Amino acid sequence: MLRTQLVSTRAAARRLYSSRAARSPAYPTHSSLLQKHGVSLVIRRGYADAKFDRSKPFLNIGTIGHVDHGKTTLTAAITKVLAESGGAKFTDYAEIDKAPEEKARGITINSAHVEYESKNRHYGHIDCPGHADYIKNMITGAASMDGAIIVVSATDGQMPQTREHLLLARQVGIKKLVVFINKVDMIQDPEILDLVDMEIRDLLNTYNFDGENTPIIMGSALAALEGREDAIGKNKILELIDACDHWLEVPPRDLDKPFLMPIEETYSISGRGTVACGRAERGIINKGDEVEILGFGERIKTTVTGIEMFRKELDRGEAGDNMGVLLRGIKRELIQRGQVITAPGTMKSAKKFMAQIYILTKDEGGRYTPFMVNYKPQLFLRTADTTVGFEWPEGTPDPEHKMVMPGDNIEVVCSLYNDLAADVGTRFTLREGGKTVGTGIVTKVLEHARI
Ligand SMILES: Nc1nc2c(ncn2[C@@H]2O[C@H](COP(=O)(O)OP(=O)(O)OP(=O)(O)O)[C@@H](O)[C@H]2O)c(=O)[nH]1
Ligand SMILES: [Mg+2]
Repeated sequence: MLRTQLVSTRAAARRLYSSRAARSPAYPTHSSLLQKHGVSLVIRRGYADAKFDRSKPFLNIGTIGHVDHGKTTLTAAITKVLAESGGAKFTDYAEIDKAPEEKARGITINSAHVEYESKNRHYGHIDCPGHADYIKNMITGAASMDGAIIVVSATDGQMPQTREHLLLARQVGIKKLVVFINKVDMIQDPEILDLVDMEIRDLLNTYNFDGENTPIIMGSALAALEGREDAIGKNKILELIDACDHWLEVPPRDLDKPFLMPIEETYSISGRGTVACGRAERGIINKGDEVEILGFGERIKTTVTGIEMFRKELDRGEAGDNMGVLLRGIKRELIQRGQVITAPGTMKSAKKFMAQIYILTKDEGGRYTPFMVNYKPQLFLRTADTTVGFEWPEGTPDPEHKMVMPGDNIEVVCSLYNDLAADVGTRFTLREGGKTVGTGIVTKVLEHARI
């Protein structure tokens, strides 16, 4: 009896859901939201007229670190030094630092991208003019970095934003860093440099990076930019790039990852069965492959009996393809938008996770007022959305009265009303009353759905 009731409520909820999705075909997905809010509008500058060798592995990196430690100077210095060997177009400090702010409503990312090549690699490099922009970039993934150069001024040593950026780098899945200890032209006493070295290795360990083996290069970005004192200038930049080449790893490409396709729509084709449509996010799928459908309380195993794209039958689909997948023995009522189709055993559906979130300011189209622990916005993740409740992490002082202000970057425990396939690194947005109020990234899954 109870079971029938459950099933019928579920079916009713599903009908409601699909009719809502049907009414608004442009129901926003996470990526379309980000695009709409200007995140994809990040400007690209520098090196546009040079020829790339596309055969070199490509890596996204960037400079992170405390305010004024020399991130922008270093970025300019790298392009200058590599321009001499034809691997970059020199982009001067002013050009990098006054990247125009994207004025579109939504998350405004003010950042500059430059590109350069070493002997073995092709790098995309991001530098932001302000601390808040680094935080936003890292959380929204507007600049997904595969690795980063953390800049630490020898005159100050590690500072609060050094630590904050290290923590965020860890949270967003950056596995390896290279350290540039900058401004050594201002240091007379070599013992100070030893101290900074020790201190930063300790700090790297604290944030679960490899403190022992991480390359630390000591030099002066300004000397390199001004073309003086090659021993601490130009030569150190070359050493830095060499360290990036050898220490930072090129991540597996999307095609090498396990298959995942968020379901956008479902159809039933008489005589053939149910088709799930969507855009494959990663991996490859072949006709005949076993798959799992996950989310909204379900974990269904089935087999792909057909793949269709642009009304043509295919044997294989891959990351980036918009396709329809014919599923063996699945009734249409059983699956819905928001679930994902994955390679079996490669994902789980999460009920509760820890996340780092950024709350948009009112100028970015977000809330005007702070919120407290009882706030329940709608969480959008891939094609799914569900209500979410927040708790503050253990040890938060006076949790009942804690207020989160627009513009804040905080760590929260998210409890989902419906379970969704999510992993560390999965990004989402928070919406309320038809507008985006925040953006976040999963940093730890705390509870999986029992299915
Ligand atoms: N003496 C010395 N000064 C440097 C060096 N590198 C950078 N500076 C100076 O330090 C100041 C800050 O440099 P930036 O490159 O703007 O620092 P940043 O980290 O990009 O700063 P924000 O973007 O504001 O966080 C500038 O005045 C630079 O000229 C260096 O190697 N030696
Ligand atoms: Mg800067």
